[in-house]
Amino acid sequence: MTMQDFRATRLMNGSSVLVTGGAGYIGSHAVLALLDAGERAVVIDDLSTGLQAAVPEGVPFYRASCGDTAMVAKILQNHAVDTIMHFAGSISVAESVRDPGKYYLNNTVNTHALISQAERAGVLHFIFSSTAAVYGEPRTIPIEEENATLPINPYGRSKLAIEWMLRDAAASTSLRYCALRYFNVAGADPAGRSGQSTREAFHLIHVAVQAALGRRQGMDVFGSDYPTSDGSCIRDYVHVTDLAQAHVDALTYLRSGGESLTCNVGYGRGYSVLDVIDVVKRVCRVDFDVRTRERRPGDPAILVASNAKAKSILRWRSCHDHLEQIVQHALSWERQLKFGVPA
Ligand SMILES: NC(=O)c1ccc[n+]([C@@H]2O[C@H](COP(=O)([O-])OP(=O)(O)OC[C@H]3O[C@@H](n4cnc5c(N)ncnc54)[C@H](O)[C@@H]3O)[C@@H](O)[C@H]2O)c1
Ligand SMILES: O=c1ccn([C@@H]2O[C@H](COP(=O)(O)OP(=O)(O)O[C@H]3O[C@H](CO)[C@@H](O)[C@H](O)[C@H]3O)[C@@H](O)[C@H]2O)c(=O)[nH]1
Repeated sequence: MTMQDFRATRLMNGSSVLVTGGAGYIGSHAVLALLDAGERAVVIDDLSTGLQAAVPEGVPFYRASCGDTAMVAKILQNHAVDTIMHFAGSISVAESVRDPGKYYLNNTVNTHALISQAERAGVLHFIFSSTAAVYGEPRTIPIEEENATLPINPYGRSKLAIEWMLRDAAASTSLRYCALRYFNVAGADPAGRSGQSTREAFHLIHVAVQAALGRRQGMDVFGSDYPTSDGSCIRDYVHVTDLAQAHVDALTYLRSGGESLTCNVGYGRGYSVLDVIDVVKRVCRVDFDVRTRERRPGDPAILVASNAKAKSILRWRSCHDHLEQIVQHALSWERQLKFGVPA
């Protein structure tokens, strides 16, 4: 059978989407979005930060690294995978400054292994979790995809290297990809099926909601001297369910023959750290201590997306573009966690 016949058979017989990191925060929401859209999903996750309980019942799950070539080859073959959605990776800007080698190994090197297996197996599409961190300190806001990519931390560099690998792989094979550059992801599934469950999660909205629930003694604000109206950093917070939908949209786009694409996913509106804390206090109806600290190494001052490309090319439509709603969903999820895991 030629590679072309093999691909045609795969599409006819009903193909699966391999979700790496599908036991993690965003990956688990993407699995739900795929199932809601009638797709078949299969998950590989090493559970370094994810939880197996986050993978819906009935979805095949493999506990392994996405850099485990033998395991990946077996999954691609056995599940007739036509598309890989690649979420697995290490995600903390601050940790990447302290331990850059971890980021180049777990993000760049392991993804190299994954792309190689995808090419060998004739996988058609690759949808990659890239990041606003590839832009570094942007010169213009909102950030368009054509802005310079000059990351200021190892995390951003480890992800930009993957974008380059994908671009070169697509130029030399028939693999087509979408690199989705997410801005700051927050919130939880509105139906309460998933949410942020990683014990050590450090993201602003998650931390503020925990402070509101008394699960931590107040919280720190990193930096008060940024060139912003109140001195704290500005970010574009996107609801995890809208982000998951962007992956389904990217899948539809690639399956209908769309060209490889690099695209921001954010709402195009920025909130400062202090704005976010105010909203959390208001939604949770509680006050808590907020301490001003030094800047956190590796943090750019302002990251706000232009989302024109996602809207026009992927036909992405947001349904949860309200900071209050994002916080409310994060709060509902956090409330029902027992000892940091879903009850
Ligand atoms: N959370 C954000 O705001 C944000 C923003 C931009 C980009 N991203 C990217 O989105 C992706 C998902 O992030 P998240 O917030 O869901 O983080 P997460 O830590 O909740 O999820 C990552 C998942 O990948 C798994 N994993 C890590 N290394 C692995 C490996 N080598 N092999 C197999 N599984 C592995 C973890 O166990 C976890 O389940 C990451 O690639 C991250 O860089 C996240
Ligand atoms: O307890 C906290 C936590 C965060 N912050 C600040 O809040 C902002 C947002 O921080 P955080 O929620 O940690 O996200 P980022 O560092 O912006 O990074 C997230 O968003 C990036 C895209 O913008 C992704 O690439 C990363 O994976 C993801 O962790 C930053 O200014 C932080 O300094 C605080 O002041 N106190």
